[in-house]
Amino acid sequence: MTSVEEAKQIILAHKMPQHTETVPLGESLHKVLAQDIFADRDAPPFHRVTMDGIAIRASRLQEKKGFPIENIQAAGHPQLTLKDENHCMEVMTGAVLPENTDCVIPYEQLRIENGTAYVTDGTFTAHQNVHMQGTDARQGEVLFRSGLHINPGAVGVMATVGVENVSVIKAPKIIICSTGDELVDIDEKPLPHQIRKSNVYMLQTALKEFGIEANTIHLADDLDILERELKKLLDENDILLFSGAVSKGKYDYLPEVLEKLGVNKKIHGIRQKPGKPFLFGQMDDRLVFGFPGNPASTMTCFHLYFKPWLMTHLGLEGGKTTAVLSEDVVFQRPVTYHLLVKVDTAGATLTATPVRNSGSGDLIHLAEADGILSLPADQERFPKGDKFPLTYLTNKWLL
Ligand SMILES: Nc1nc2c(c(=O)[nH]1)N[C@H]1C(S)=C(S)[C@@H](COP(=O)(O)OP(=O)(O)OC[C@H]3O[C@@H](n4cnc5c(N)ncnc54)[C@H](O)[C@@H]3O)O[C@H]1N2
Ligand code: MOO
Ligand SMILES: [Mg+2]
Repeated sequence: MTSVEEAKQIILAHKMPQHTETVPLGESLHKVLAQDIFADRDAPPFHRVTMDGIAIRASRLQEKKGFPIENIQAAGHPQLTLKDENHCMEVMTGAVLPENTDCVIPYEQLRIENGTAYVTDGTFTAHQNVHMQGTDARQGEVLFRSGLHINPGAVGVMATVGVENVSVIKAPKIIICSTGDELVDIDEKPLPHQIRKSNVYMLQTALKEFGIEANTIHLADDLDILERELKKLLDENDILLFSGAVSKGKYDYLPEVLEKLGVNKKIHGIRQKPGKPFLFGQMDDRLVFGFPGNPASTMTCFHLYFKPWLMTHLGLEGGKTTAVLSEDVVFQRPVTYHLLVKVDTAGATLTATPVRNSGSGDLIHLAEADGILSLPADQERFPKGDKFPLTYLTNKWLL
């Protein structure tokens, strides 16, 4: 059996060709940028008024407090010019600062009488309440480099510089396969001996955090059907993610069928709990991840083995992190123990509290966990206060 560290290395060594694609900006969230983004104009593109009030020449305030109102400069209108510097112009937030003015006084610090604005309190200097042109970026400046993980803020920036379509790293084509005759879909009413499938939905949504839409398929516990379907799936996809059918059961046909179809089994069995029967195989540029069917095993193996592979493939930085145990843990088997934990981020170091559960088949309590703390195989006692590697169950590490 393979150790956790060996397994990670074997999987990461399997590189796949990386391609790019162009998508509409609105569909780029969570994808990885494959082009540099430049400022098409200064940001802001003009001296922008930041408060509703009047614009004046600040130096005039030393001599006078009353300024006759010449005109109104509204947002979305071409720049006006203040004809007399002893006057003022009413201005609205978002408007271009009028020519011959350099400062804005908010209405709250003014009294307006008979068309003249009087400054009632405060001192004002040039550029006050003005977002000066080019403060945030200069035309032609690189705003983002290729490789950025696109978040909503980045989408906003690209919109402001007119990027309608954006080049991103093309995600591999992934199919998620559930197996097992005991499984029915979520819209069905299970018979007493059946359960609804949940793993495929967990995997599908976990992939959405990377902007990846994966299809799902259900395969019956039947050798011929499995062989026929798998052949097609291997032809049509880059990555096959399986949940179930990799252990020792009479109907756990997956390892046998994969072998028959020419998939090279690189890993089958890892010295860990949960997820012992995990399988990893390769055929040309296609990879197969066989996650053991128990829900905690599927999730653990996805986050520990598939996610780092995907992030490396996409060129994303993985945030390796650690957390301190909040209580003593004992685990007396010579395998890595992946403990489901709730992570407390309040202190200077992250703290991990074990989530009580009844084992790797316990889906209900799995939902309470937000991380996996990996306790090493060569230890049996894990004292409170000791630090261990933490894997997040969300994409928090990217934030
Ligand atoms: N004799 C042995 N038996 C088992 C061993 C072993 O080493 N020797 N390993 C155990 C471990 S550890 C695990 S984990 C499971 C893994 O089993 P499989 O990967 O073969 O998965 P299945 O047999 O198909 O199902 C196991 C369990 O998971 C449920 N399941 C499967 N798919 C889904 C899904 N999409 N949604 C929800 N639940 C799912 C399934 O109903 C079973 O209860 O094997 C142990 N046995
Ligand atoms: O290791 Mo299994 O994955 O215990 O449930
Ligand atoms: Mg089984």
